[in-house]
Amino acid sequence: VNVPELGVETQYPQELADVLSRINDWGLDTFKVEELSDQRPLTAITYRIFQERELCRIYSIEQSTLLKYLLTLEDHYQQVPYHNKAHGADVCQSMHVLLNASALDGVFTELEIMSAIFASAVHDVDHPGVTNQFLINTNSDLAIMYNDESVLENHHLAVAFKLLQSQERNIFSNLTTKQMKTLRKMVIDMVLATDMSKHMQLLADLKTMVESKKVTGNNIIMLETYDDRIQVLQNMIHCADLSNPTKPLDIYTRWTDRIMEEFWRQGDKERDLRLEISPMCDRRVASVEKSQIGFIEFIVHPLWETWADLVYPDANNILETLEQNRDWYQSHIGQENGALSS
Ligand SMILES: COc1ccc(-c2ccn(CCC(=O)N3CCOCC3)n2)cc1OC1CCCC1
Ligand SMILES: [Mg+2]
Ligand SMILES: [Zn+2]
Repeated sequence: VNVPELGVETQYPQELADVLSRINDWGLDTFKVEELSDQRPLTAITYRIFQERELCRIYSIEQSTLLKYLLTLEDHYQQVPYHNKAHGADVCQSMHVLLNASALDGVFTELEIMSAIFASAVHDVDHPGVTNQFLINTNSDLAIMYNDESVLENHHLAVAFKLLQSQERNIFSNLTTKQMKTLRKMVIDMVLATDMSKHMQLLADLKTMVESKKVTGNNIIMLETYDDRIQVLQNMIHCADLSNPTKPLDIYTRWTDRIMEEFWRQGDKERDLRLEISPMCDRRVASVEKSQIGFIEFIVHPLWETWADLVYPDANNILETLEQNRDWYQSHIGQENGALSS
C-alpha cells in the first residue's frame, strides 16, 4: 500500500515539509502544521517522529497500519477549543524534544521512548473540553464509570487502547508479549500523571531526585529502578503538557486564547446549570493576563525550574523564555481583550 510521503494528503507539500523539518526544535509551529496538513497535525507530527526515530523499522510497524491508527486516533479528539488534536500533536512533539536532552543521552530504551511518544499522542484523546471536577459535579457517565478518580485520564487511556484492538490499526502487533506488557504499564503510568491533581506529588518526587542526582562521567543521569525511570518520564509528559508558557510568545498567546475559550464555555455551562462558576471560567470577569501570571508563578515555573536542574544545562533556554513570557504578561495586565485597564 503506498502511503503519502508526509503521512497526510496536502495541497502544500513543500511548505508542510519545511515546517516539519523543525520537528526537533522547541519552537515548531503546531498551528502551521494544522493549517498545512488539512487539519491533520497529530498524524503529520507523530508520523514524522516515528520516522525520525526509526520506530517502524525497530518494531516492524507497517507504515499503513501506523497511519490508520494515527488518523483514527486523531478523529477521536473532539472539536473543543484547546484539548483538541492540535494540543495532542503539540505535547507529542514537545515530548520528542525533551527526550533528546543530552543529560538523557542513552538513558531510555527504544521501548521506553516509543511508549513516551505514544502516551503523549494519545494523552487527551476524546477530551470533552471540561475538567474532571465539572464531570464529577454534574454526575456524568464518565465520573460514574471511573468513580471520580482521574476520570478524564482513565478515559483517554481506555479509548487509546481500544483503538488498537482492530488488527488493521494494531501498531504493536509485532511486539513480544513482554514488550507489550511493559509498554502498556508505562503508557498508563504516564497518562495518569497528566492529571493536575498529581502535580504536587510529582514535583516533590522530582525535587528529591534532583537533590540526590547521580550522573556518569559525562553528566548523564543514572536511573537504576523502574520507579526512577517512570518518575522521570511522568514528569517529562507533565512538563510537555504544561509547556505552552515556555514556547515562543506568539505561539504561547494563541494557546492562551484557546484554553480561555474552553474555560469560558465550561463557565457558560455552569451558569446555565445554576452551578457555581469555576475559577477563571467566567468570561464576564476575565483577567487573562493575571491568570497566566499566577499559573506560571505557582505551577509552571516551579516545575520547569526543577526540570531544568535535573537536565542542566539542557533546558536553560526554555526556562529563560518562560521568564521572559511571564514578564510580558506582567507588563500587559489589563491591556488586551478590551478589559478596562485598572
Ligand atoms: C496556556 O494556558 C494554559 C495551558 C495549560 C493549562 C493546564 C493546567 C493544567 N493542565 C493539565 C491538564 C489539567 O489537569 N487540566 C486542564 C486545565 O484545567 C485544569 C485541569 N493544563 C492551563 C492554562 O491556563 C489556565 C487558564 C488560566 C491559568 C491556568
Ligand atoms: Mg489531560
Ligand atoms: Zn493535555
